[in-house]
Amino acid sequence: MLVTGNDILVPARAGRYGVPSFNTNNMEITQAIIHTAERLRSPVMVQMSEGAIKYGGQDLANIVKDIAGRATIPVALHLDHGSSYESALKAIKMGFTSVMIDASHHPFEENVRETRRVVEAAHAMGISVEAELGRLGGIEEHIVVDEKDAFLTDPEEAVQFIEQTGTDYLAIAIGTSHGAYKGKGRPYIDHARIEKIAQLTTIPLVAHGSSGVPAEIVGRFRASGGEIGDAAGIADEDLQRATGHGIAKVNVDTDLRLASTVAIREVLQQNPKEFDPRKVFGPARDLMGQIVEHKLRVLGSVGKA
Ligand SMILES: O=C(COP(=O)(O)O)N(O)CCCCOP(=O)(O)O
Ligand code: NA
Ligand SMILES: [Zn+2]
Repeated sequence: MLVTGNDILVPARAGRYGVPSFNTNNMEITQAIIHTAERLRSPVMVQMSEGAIKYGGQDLANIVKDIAGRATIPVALHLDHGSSYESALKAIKMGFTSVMIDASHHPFEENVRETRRVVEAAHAMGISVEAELGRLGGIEEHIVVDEKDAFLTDPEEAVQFIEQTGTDYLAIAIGTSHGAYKGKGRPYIDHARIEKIAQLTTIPLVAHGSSGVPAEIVGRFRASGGEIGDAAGIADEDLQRATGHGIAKVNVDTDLRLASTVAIREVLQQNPKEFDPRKVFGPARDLMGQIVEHKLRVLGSVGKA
């Protein structure tokens, strides 16, 4: 059933497990997400960025809402990185049940103003809101403290921000970053910072940039003709520790992008005569389903629906 983000994330924070929020851009990605979560009796969030809305529009939103509506597990349709009040309201009009207003690149006061406007409008329509405080960015351990602090979320500021905006959940900057290159070796996660923020707050916290970029998938990507550099993602153990301390929503896009591309490259490389799209997109759906299953198990949401 289609529910709001709060319906999924408030129990997750209370239950100290994480729920993945996967980006979708087509039918097969959406099926891999929702069918796998249903099979494992797990709540799940499906999110569309503004780029995905540009690419698939109401057609894609309707596919998500229809599959979610018929599923026997709770599913939210979430706007990822909404860049303005207008964008958030347009998504709500399209039937989204959760919206992010990402004004984290603005100074604190402006972020508060922008966020509060969206919160008031969304709450009037029963929709829950994600906001962001702090700057996502690959933080290497060697960065001197003050520079690190300039990026990462300040726990005291987080308390103020939540009080002044009324946001339902908060994306915090804890060392993660978008994409396949999150740092050398095992990317840095500031667990002490997460635990401090979790102690001071009660709302669900959100980790962006949480793809694991599994070495096996990266190897297959190269072997099937893909070109990728020194890719690394967030370790499963780091996600498990984070979900024990307030992280309830865990954003994953890159892992599904890599998996779908690996499957497509492998089919085309191994079957040069193939041109049935179902023989190309079907294996992509299957491999993405394996990635979804792994994440649900790592985050502990299996059986929670
Ligand atoms: O936090 C994440 C994903 O993190 P990840 O890269 O670790 O998977 N996200 O918020 C997903 C960002 C997706 C951006 O999509 P467009 O190209 O359509 O703008
Ligand atoms: Na941001
Ligand atoms: Zn993000």
